[in-house]
Amino acid sequence: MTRAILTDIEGTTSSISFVKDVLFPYAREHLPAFVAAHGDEPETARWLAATASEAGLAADDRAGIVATLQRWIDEDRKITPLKALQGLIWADGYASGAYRAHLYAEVAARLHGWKQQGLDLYVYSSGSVAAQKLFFGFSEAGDLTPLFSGYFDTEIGGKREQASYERIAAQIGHAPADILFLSDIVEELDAARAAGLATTWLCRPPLQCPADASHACVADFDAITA
Ligand SMILES: CSCCC(=O)C(=O)COP(=O)(O)O
Ligand SMILES: [Mg+2]
Repeated sequence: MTRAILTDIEGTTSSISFVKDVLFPYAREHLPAFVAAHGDEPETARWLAATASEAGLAADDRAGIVATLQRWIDEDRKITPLKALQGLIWADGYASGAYRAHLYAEVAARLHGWKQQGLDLYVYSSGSVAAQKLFFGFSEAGDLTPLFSGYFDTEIGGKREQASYERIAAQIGHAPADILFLSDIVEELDAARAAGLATTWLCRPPLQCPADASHACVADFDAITA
């Protein structure tokens, strides 16, 4: 029996295009000025140091760190320090009204419905927890953060690793089989299933569910039975 839903964001609740064509370019463009303005503040400095360490750069090589982060954005790398810094930069864009987070048309109503049914709702995304809270706080459907009981990012582990889902299930406190994980990425669904979670694959149009889909497969949240 489903007691909790754990959802991915990009390609699942929201379009890949919003993340890649709006959020990523905003972070790329504003990164140099953000680092110049905030680089010595403790949280930003921590993530810049982590970037330098990961890239084998000197901790004070700010130009090299910025260039590395911009390259990682171009490569869509899911690296924790990049994701943390993106979240800090996106806050300004949401606050200024430069954008609101895209949601597929049925998503907000289904989230409300599941919550009213008594299901606990959680997010697991490569975007940082701070970025996830901004995303659902400034969505096209308004502030949806009251619906969610918790958020997980890559600090708990990679999304293609079974152990990440085992840790998430332990933190949520329901049996893994009672947690339904929603994602557009088969490797993530495989890892969740290996940890014992129920899975549903989102194949958003124009994609189509393959006839031999290895997970329950739907085109939108209205087709999910929870
Ligand atoms: C939290 S909003 C931005 C999402 C993001 O940065 C990203 O890389 C998308 O990853 P997901 O795990 O949601 O597919
Ligand atoms: Mg995704």
